[in-house]
Amino acid sequence: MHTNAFSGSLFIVAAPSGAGKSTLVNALLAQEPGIKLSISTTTRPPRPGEQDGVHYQFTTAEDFVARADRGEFLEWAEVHGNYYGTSRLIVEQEMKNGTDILLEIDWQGARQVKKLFPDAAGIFILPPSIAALEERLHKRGTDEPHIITRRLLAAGGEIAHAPEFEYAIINEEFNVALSELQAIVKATRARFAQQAARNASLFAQLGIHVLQQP
Ligand SMILES: Nc1nc2c(ncn2[C@@H]2O[C@H](COP(=O)(O)OP(=O)(O)O)[C@@H](O)[C@H]2O)c(=O)[nH]1
Ligand SMILES: Nc1ncnc2c1ncn2[C@@H]1O[C@H](COP(=O)(O)OP(=O)(O)O)[C@@H](O)[C@H]1O
Repeated sequence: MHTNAFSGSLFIVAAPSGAGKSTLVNALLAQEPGIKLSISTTTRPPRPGEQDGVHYQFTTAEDFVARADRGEFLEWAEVHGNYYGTSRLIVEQEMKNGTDILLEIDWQGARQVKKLFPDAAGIFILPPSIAALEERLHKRGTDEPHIITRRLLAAGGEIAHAPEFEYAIINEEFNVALSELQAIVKATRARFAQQAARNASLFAQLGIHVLQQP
């Protein structure tokens, strides 16, 4: 599927709340201009400083459900009591244009995407401990205590899905975790370049004769 209808690579980054996925992804994107972050739609209320259309497309539950019913989401899930979904149109268009796309989504969404795009590279970010997660959520200071508690209670169940992903990164030292993420991106691109090279049409473009199997 990857080399036929779609030519961009797809990266999925998942993690329990507070593991550092947004910080890692933002640092990655600052250095890798060839990757676009898919902006999800959510019914979660904006945090202070979050902008509509930048961090998320914020909407109501009624609108979200109507859009889900119309098939507008590539995947969607309920996470921590809110709906989150990925725009089908934007992801498919960007990938057809050859752009690499990164989805910051939960394990439920990752499962749905892997069914559609088995070649997608799934990366799970782990905190060094639950205590570190708790400390990071408090230090981030974006959520009320009861919201933090809910997210911490969900963390164990989310981490249990880490083995479903191709890669796991323990985000203890930020710069170490970032270089691991960059290495995964490079390796995935090289893997897809190899798949493209196996595609006879590319050989034809290069003027190289490929022996066809009888
Ligand atoms: N399935 C799915 N999950 C999403 C999507 N967007 C965000 N999420 C996940 O929803 C969870 C909560 O995200 P958020 O409210 O921003 O909190 P944060 O993880 O603490 O930054 C995280 O696991 C996100 O990865 C989406 O489009 N689809
Ligand atoms: N390696 C790290 N060590 C210490 N703090 C970190 C590390 N990585 C991220 N953080 C901090 O932890 C908090 C949660 O990170 P964030 O990226 O918002 O997590 P997520 O998107 O997974 O919910 C932020 O305040 C961030 O600056």
